[in-house]
Amino acid sequence: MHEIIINDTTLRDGEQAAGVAFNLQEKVAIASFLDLIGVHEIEVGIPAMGKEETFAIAAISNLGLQAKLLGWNRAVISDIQASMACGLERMHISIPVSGIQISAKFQGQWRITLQQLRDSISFAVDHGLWVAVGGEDSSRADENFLLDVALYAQEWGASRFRFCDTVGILDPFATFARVKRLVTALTIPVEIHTHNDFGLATANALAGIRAGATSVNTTVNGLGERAGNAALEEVVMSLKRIYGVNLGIDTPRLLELSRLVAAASCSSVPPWKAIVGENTFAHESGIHAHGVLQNPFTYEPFSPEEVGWQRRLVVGKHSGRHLVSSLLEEHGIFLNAQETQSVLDAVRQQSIEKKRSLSIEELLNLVQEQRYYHAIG
Ligand SMILES: CC(=O)SCCNC(=O)CCNC(=O)[C@H](O)C(C)(C)COP(=O)(O)OP(=O)(O)OC[C@H]1O[C@@H](n2cnc3c(N)ncnc32)[C@H](O)[C@@H]1OP(=O)(O)O
Ligand SMILES: O=C(O)CCC(=O)C(=O)O
Repeated sequence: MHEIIINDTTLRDGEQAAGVAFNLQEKVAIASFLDLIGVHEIEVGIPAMGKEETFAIAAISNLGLQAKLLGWNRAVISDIQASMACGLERMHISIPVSGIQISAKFQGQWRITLQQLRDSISFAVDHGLWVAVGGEDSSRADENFLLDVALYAQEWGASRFRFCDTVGILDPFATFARVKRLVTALTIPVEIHTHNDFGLATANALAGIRAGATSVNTTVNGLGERAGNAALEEVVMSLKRIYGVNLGIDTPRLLELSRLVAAASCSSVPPWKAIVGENTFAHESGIHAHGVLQNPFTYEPFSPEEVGWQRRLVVGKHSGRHLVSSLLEEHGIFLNAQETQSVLDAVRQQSIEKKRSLSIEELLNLVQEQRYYHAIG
């Protein structure tokens, strides 16, 4: 597959998630960590927001990171000036391209929309800046109009065009077709930006890449507007493990990064969240645990260490004798089949009462209780 650039937007679209507000230290820490693990580009925020944001973006810009930094701007010259004042040299300029957006924001005056885009690209290019253009709501735009906007952006000096599934309404097949059309018609690279309103953000991001997009927007933990964006950890690991594309990202540190962003966004990651959820390498069910005890790849797509986890085998309502015996044997306890079954019965009962799996201490206590019960029984 072709080379792929990860352009992470945790600090822009991620932070747009309702209720999320990073402070200066958090923005700097997240940018530094993204850079440390090898993320290629970072969309650092929206300088037009004013003082606090520009202060944080300028601080990131002064860190001298390896990652390329982009400021997000409307097609408004004062937005671009604000980005320049932060020391940014790469501008992302966004313009609505669907009828519904142009009606709401530009009273349907698409010529004025295009004029504003042209003026802002020219302004940035004339100031020696690298420019990318984002077609906001590309997925609901008239396809011919979208193509025209992208071609104009290219002609006016943009170096990349972003296809945005702003409200997450495409499936991977439609994403592939739409992105392919742009990739075929443009000489500049295409970037894919997806949302998770139907739970398809990562699948659609991969479909865009399969169609030829060479750059992809991600956010850590899939943080972002409404149901969020394509998750960095999911896109990186899918590319690595499904497509064999190694992006040079230090994947064993993805978990640390996830925890950093979860803390800064005051939002917990669901246990079943792909790659970074705490259950991703936990096995409780009897048949699974039995398989994993023989060979972990029976029920794991790759090793937990590859993304910073360690495998966990836990007993609970769905466990079987093999797991119970194995855990007890690690603690020097060897039971016969009948004793193991009675411990397992007690595990099931206690797990239902506690509505969770049991800790190893709780399992050992159950063995003690069972032995006592048998002794007096
Ligand atoms: C799909 C996306 O995620 S787009 C990014 C969305 N992110 C954000 O909105 C977060 C940061 N935003 C902000 O801090 C503020 O909205 C600001 C600073 C950008 C603008 O603030 P305000 O001047 O108070 O305007 P407000 O947010 O109420 O309205 C947006 C204005 O931008 C205009 N606008 C929206 N998109 C664009 C665009 N791509 N290009 C040019 N103008 C645009 C709207 O038409 C409206 O213009 P008006 O003030 O002339 O009516
Ligand atoms: O960059 C753009 O044009 C808009 C990006 C975005 O956040 C979106 O469309 O959801």
